[in-house]
Amino acid sequence: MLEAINLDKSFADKKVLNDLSFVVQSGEIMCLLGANGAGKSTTLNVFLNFLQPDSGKALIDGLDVHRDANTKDKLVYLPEQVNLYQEFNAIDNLKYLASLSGLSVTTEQIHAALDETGLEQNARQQSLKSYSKGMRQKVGIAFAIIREAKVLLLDEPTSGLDPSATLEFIRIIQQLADKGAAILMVTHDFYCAHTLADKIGIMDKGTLLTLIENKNLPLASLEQKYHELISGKTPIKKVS
Ligand SMILES: Nc1ncnc2c1ncn2[C@@H]1O[C@H](COP(=O)(O)OP(=O)(O)OP(=O)(O)O)[C@@H](O)[C@H]1O
Repeated sequence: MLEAINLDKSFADKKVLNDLSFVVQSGEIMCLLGANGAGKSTTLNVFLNFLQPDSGKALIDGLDVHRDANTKDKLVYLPEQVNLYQEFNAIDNLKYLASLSGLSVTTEQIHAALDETGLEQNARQQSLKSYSKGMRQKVGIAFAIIREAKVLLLDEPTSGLDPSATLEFIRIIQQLADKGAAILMVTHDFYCAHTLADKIGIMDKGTLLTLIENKNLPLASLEQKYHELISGKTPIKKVS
């Protein structure tokens, strides 16, 4: 479980998080939408303990990420570009990442995790230099599976993915949530947010303007609500 409680953060005199509160339960997926500069990545950075909030708390399973080092063992973060070690293949990358986390994993366990992500067998021995964004992401997600991450933080995971890769990504992330992970995803991708999220937060200038329970909400209504909230304008309708 992931919880933001009244988070405030300013850089110089610019407020970038303003009394931000939300909860992502185990098994739940929350997406954060918002314009560039709204404070979405800053929110992730606070949970990653890269940034200290000025006030408020960021909790993982009830523990304050800025006070309890154990919280970092519970989460896996996938940045927009999952780079890892370019010269290593997928298996060696995962062995190395696991060893850095103090985990001992067998090659069979690594293959089992990669099977869940759908990374093709014949790619697994190739160095990551030859991988597409979607393939790198699968290696990152396999690490989350190996680590049995309770919390997954994702920053714009579908930017640059083709539609089939996006669908496959959605399938894998849904599986991780079904197994009990709490997932917080920053995205500009309405389709992905609409398809995956249990709830969608729309942020602007550090404030969570609304939190939408994404049950039976048509995609067009989500887009319309976003544009109304962010720009005060309704999207242009197609002329048929
Ligand atoms: N380390 C920093 N020092 C100063 N200002 C920062 C720092 N990090 C972020 N900011 C500012 O905080 C604001 C929020 O940035 P943030 O990256 O969280 O936005 P975002 O919603 O993730 O945007 P995008 O969609 O473009 O990724 C921006 O105005 C940004 O310039």
